Amino acid sequence: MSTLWRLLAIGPAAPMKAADAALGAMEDGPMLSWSFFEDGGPETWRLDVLFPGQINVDGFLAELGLAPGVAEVQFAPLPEEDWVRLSLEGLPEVTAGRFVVYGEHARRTLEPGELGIEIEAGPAFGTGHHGTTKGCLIACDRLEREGLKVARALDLGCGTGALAIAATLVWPNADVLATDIDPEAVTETEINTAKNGVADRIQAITADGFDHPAFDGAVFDLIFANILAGPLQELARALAERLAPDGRAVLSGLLEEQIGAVEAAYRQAGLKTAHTDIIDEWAILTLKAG
Ligand SMILES: C[S@@+](CC[C@H](N)C(=O)[O-])C[C@H]1O[C@@H](n2cnc3c(N)ncnc32)[C@H](O)[C@@H]1O
Repeated sequence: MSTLWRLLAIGPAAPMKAADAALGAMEDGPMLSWSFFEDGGPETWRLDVLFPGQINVDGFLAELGLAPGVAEVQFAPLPEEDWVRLSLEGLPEVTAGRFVVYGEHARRTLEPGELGIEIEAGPAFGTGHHGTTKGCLIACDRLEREGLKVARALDLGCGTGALAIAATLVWPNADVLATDIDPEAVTETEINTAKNGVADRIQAITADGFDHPAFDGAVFDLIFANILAGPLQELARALAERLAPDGRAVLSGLLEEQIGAVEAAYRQAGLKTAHTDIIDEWAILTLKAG
């Protein structure tokens, strides 16, 4: 059972670095998802994280490069219903390339050329509002326009399933495998694929990285992996082995300053960067063989 925790930090830490710092300071289990809220200015922010263990607050500060006492940090369990309700309140639609991502409250008639993805904000990450999801959707749109052919796609760390759904919309013959380490995210993906009428095209499974029989002998023309920089580096070789020779991998969850380390891991695994997008300090790398 996962618990939602809230880190409230006041001090000279860059909020965007905090997800990675929290990951490093976790004592048990992986972080499953996170979201930021600025509370009264860039130096006061909340990080709501979903994970099954405890966090070491001094370790968190050290990961951020701050001495204990420099920043005020509170760490408390967060009532799940509050977080979900806050997330649901008045989220506007998001446009990313041809994709428009919206909740039921913002449903509207789509313009010609727009592709709608209906996602309700909830316990899983991926409403399109975060720069990483948005950037992956933009990359997906661009890859189809560039002529990439996709028969089989993978959305590793699918969260809400937004990227898996997007792939089925631009490649009408593609089948998609959507995986997440968090069973709750897999359930959310199943709900969203059904709501968007593509459940028969997307298989959603719980898996940690590539550790699942569904990957035996599997090769994908397109792989999305919007997870954090550390896990991306750890998965480099396994991911490269499952990418078709003319395929593309779209990686995100890394900050601009982490591009070098992630690219180095993937270069060693035989992939090079074909395109880099930066959205809100987050990097989105499109990789190909070479
Ligand atoms: C940033 S969210 C991305 C969600 C969605 N794909 C998007 O782009 O909005 C990262 C997701 O990866 C999952 N995740 C983290 N580590 C993972 C791993 N080792 N294997 C599979 N999923 C993982 C998390 O549970 C979370 O749902």
